[in-house]
Amino acid sequence: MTLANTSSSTPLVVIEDKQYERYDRPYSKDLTLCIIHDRENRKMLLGMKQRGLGQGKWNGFGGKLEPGETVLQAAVREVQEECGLTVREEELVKVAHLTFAFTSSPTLLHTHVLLLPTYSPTLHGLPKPSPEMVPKWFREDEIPYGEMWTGDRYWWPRVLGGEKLRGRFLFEDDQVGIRESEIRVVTEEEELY
Ligand SMILES: Nc1[nH]c(=O)nc2c1ncn2[C@H]1C[C@H](O)[C@@H](COP(=O)(O)OP(=O)(O)OP(=O)(O)O)O1
Repeated sequence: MTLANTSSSTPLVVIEDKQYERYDRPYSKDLTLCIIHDRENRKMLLGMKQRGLGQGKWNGFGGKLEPGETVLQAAVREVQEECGLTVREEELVKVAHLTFAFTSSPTLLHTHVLLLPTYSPTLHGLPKPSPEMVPKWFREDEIPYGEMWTGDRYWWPRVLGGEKLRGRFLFEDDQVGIRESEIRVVTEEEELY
């Protein structure tokens, strides 16, 4: 095992066995997570989660797939429901497939991360709060990693920088500590999801 090269004080343990989905769990769920980027103005839209797992953290917009839904359909629906923006499937770029597990939870969370690279108020509308999320714009250099999921500081900047990633995180049950994790760049031939 090696420690990732990161400026954060929390060391990220990188496992080099290259098995990305080896957390055996009896259940799994598919989720979307959409990052809204206003590239021209160097701003990101984040939402403060109001309820459920991740309450009190800033995050992108997303949630569980409904039965019969594709990842892109779910992403479009969740963005609309959570922050009121209207995005189209064709605009969303698949940027990461991350699996999250918790030490004592039987469920593996397959999170499909998508990026809207060029937000425009004319095309997508203005963000508005929902019962689930209160949206707020942040400058690219002021993303509040200290108030987000602990692992986000390791992969969020990389997807903003244009990398396509596959990774996995095993969280402690306190949902803060990371027991182990791994992130790698997806090769050009590889299907992200
Ligand atoms: N940015 C992020 N970083 C991270 O490490 N884990 C995340 C994450 N976003 C979501 N997760 C994981 C942890 C969390 O337990 C789980 C639930 O995600 P969501 O908040 O998107 O789903 P919800 O349970 O609110 O779904 P819906 O009720 O369908 O909206 O996914």
